Amino acid sequence: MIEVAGLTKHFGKTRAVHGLTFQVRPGVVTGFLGPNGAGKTTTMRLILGLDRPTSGTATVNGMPYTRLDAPLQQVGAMLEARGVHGGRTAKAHLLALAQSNGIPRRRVGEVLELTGLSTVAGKRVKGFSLGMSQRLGIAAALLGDPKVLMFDEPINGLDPEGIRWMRTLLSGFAAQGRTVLVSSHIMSEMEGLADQLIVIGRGELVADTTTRELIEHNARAYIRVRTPEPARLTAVLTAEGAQVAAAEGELRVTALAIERIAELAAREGVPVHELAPQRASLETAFMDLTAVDVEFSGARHNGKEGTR
Ligand SMILES: Nc1ncnc2c1ncn2[C@@H]1O[C@H](COP(=O)(O)OP(=O)(O)OP(=O)(O)O)[C@@H](O)[C@H]1O
Repeated sequence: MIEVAGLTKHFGKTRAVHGLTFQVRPGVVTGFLGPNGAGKTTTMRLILGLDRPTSGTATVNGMPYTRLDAPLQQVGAMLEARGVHGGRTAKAHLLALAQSNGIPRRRVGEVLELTGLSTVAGKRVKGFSLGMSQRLGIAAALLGDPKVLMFDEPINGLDPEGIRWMRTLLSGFAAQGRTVLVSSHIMSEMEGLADQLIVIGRGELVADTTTRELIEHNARAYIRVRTPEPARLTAVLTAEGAQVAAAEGELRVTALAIERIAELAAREGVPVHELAPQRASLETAFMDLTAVDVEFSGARHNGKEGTR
């Protein structure tokens, strides 16, 4: 369990994190979402005791990280995949970590196996691709077999196969009853991965809910209708109480069931070329939620994408 209460971190005039309160529970994957610069990394660093909060507290299993006995056996984290000394082999890196933390050597072989790195264990880390570095970061986090896992942008830069692998791995950890917190600034990554979501914007909590609820409550679904007679169909549907918006050569209909739209079109003899429910995506829900909270706009925002 991770608990954050009134957590605040200011860097000079920048309010990186402000009055943040949330809990991350075991047994589910919790997504930690926010646009670039929202304060996700800062929050994770505060939880790991790498920075001191301006005020408020962050605890892991009831204790501040810095007061945990054998912290690597309680919390595993990957904050910066590329932060490993490049001259070492993957195995040497993990062995050094294990040794300095009182973790048995045999664990190194186990985590290499678990992360699919066994065949490259003897290779120098500086030749690793981003995906391999991510795996190594995860291997290191798993060394102490901790109950709490925290990964900062673990999916960033992975190919589709790597993403699938990461999803399976993370949901497996949750199924084992571990606490799993995983950050991202790309919402679509979290769809199908995270059960629970903590969304922040400008260092403040925007939502703390299940993924399903976030989508249902924050993004509106609509029915897409394509017809060569949009004006006539709009009149028919609005007379039945539907709300109809015309956009990009289609009608977007809400407040009327799809079956009813089909029946009315048939009754009035209006041809319909397409009738399709559009599911509200997590992306839309997130954009709606954080629309006023995006710190960077235009060039600066884009410039930061994918730099990790
Ligand atoms: N050491 C620091 N000194 C000064 N400002 C900092 C420092 N670390 C973070 N910040 C600022 O705090 C804010 C939050 O940054 P943080 O890296 O935590 O966001 P993030 O949500 O992880 O973003 P990203 O997705 O871009 O990594 C930003 O405005 C950032 O510039």
